[in-house]
Amino acid sequence: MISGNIDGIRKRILDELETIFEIKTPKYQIASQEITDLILRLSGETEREISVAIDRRGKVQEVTIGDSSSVSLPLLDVKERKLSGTRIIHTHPNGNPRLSALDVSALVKMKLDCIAAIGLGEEPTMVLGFLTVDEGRLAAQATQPMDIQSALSFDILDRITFNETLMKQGESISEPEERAVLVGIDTEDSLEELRELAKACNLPVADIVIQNRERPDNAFFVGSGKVREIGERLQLTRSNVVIFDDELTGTQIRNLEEQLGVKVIDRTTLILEIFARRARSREAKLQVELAQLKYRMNRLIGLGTVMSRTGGGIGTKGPGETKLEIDRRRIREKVTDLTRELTKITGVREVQRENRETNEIQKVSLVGYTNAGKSTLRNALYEISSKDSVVKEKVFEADMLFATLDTTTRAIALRDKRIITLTDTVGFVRKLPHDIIEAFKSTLEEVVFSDLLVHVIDASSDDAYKQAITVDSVLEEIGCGDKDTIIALNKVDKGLSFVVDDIRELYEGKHKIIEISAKNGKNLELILDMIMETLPRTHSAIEVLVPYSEQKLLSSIRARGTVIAEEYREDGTYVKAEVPDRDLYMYEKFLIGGNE
Ligand SMILES: Nc1nc2c(ncn2[C@@H]2O[C@H](COP(=O)(O)OP(=O)(O)OP(=O)(O)O)[C@@H](O)[C@H]2O)c(=O)[nH]1
Ligand SMILES: [Mg+2]
Repeated sequence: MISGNIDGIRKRILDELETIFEIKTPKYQIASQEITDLILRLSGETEREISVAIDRRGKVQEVTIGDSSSVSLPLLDVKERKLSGTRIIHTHPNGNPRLSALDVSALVKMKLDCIAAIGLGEEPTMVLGFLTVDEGRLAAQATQPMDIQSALSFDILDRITFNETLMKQGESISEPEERAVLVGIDTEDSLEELRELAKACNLPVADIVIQNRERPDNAFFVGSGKVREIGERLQLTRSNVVIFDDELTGTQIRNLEEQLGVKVIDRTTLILEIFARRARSREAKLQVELAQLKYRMNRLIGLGTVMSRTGGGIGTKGPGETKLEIDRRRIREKVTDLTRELTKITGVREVQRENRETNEIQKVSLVGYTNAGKSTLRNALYEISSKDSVVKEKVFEADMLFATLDTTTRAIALRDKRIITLTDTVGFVRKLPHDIIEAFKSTLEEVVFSDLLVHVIDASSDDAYKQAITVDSVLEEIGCGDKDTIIALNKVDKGLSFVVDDIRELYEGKHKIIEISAKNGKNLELILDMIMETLPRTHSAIEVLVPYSEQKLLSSIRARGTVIAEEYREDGTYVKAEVPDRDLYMYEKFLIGGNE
């Protein structure tokens, strides 16, 4: 049985392919001369990739025919610390014998004994790839292109036995980790940031390649000399991912993957991956997944090929999904489903927001560059404010309003007993693509509806000034440029950078500025007070004596305000509380002492 895409293949060719099952291969040879000649000829005639799987005794297990971009590989039983006992020889109708990213990942994922690729052409050449162990990790190893005769006389059994011994000795053998080479035509600054982004994805960066070029190359984004240089760096550093600083087209990704033989991703894919890992609320997760799908759909030709054989790794996983079937129709269905679910969730959020609004809970959002310390600050402020057990319950109650959907928002109490919400946002980065801003409307929406922003700046970083400007321009873009803002110069425990003076100058007279350390607690009480003073006052403290005949009023105080003290007296209930200003008229009759 011939597997794969046999549509439109003539019967004569299928019959010839069928004869391959009868041909024995010597154990030491990648494939017998006869099999090699046959697939070379038939692959040339059909212009399709042909792949033959052979077991260790030299018996053919499977013959597969595909298009140039897809050949399904046999399902193999992969055992730990052992190779699978299967070798695969296949053709590359495009003439390039080098192992593609697909080939390498097939080799690793299926623990193949050997994978051989033959580049078709007048003088066909072959590359052999083996799985070996390097510094305790599985690693792929490929030969230089050889002519067919040299390749067929290569004693692969010797190599396989050797590699398998290494594997058995190996202390801890794991899948090879991803390691990246970064490429950009922009400034080193931008690449430094890309390195940070990669780090946020637990992707170590082994090397950086910079190219000064005005206009990106259509086919490869960078010039052909650079492609070679990237290839060399990959080999030298044994890296297996290339990350481009700018957006690539599907064609560029495909071309680069073909040439370099490793996975190629771009900045946007990386940012989306980080967002996917960071998204906390159900809505944000869906938004990111949607953005990932859409971004991928437009670049299917490129990423699709890699993903058809492998799963896992950056750029191939949506949040909560291990394997995505890449097929335009499927994606489109998924996009529709997600959109529907999102609409539902947005509805629920609306209700929750209304709830909060009628309760007049004021909203504060923490914004700032990635790594500025927003999340640390939010947690620290939450800790401080929930120390007071009187307000703790109220905070908890308010928290429950949205905790189920969105863990980025917490309720906290100010010193004047006002309950407010504090929302953490995803860190901003440079070159945030526009469709991502769209995808992040769910997080940024909170910013738009906020009464006050706290712009957190890593004041110990020499990049702080540039980062602050980037954040400002994104805020401007979402129409929040004029919002009340407190500038929090964070990480002062690490010492201030020389750029802090410039930052002060930038905001002087415009915003309040405060130095804090979210980590060691410096000035945190102070920033809470600053928040308290800056937030427009909408509540007043009252003292009332509510007659027992008017107990209805008590429930309204409890529901819409914050009770500070309560006492049952002879002539009614004495209550000290914070209530929304617009409710004041209801309590006028019962005021005692007078309100502040
Ligand atoms: N020394 C020092 N480190 C801090 C301080 N605040 C935060 N950090 C550290 O800075 C790093 C980033 O902090 P996060 O709170 O995750 O930063 P973030 O702004 O939420 O980052 P994103 O979520 O990526 O946008 C962490 O390693 C924190 O421990 C501080 O006041 N002093
Ligand atoms: Mg954070």
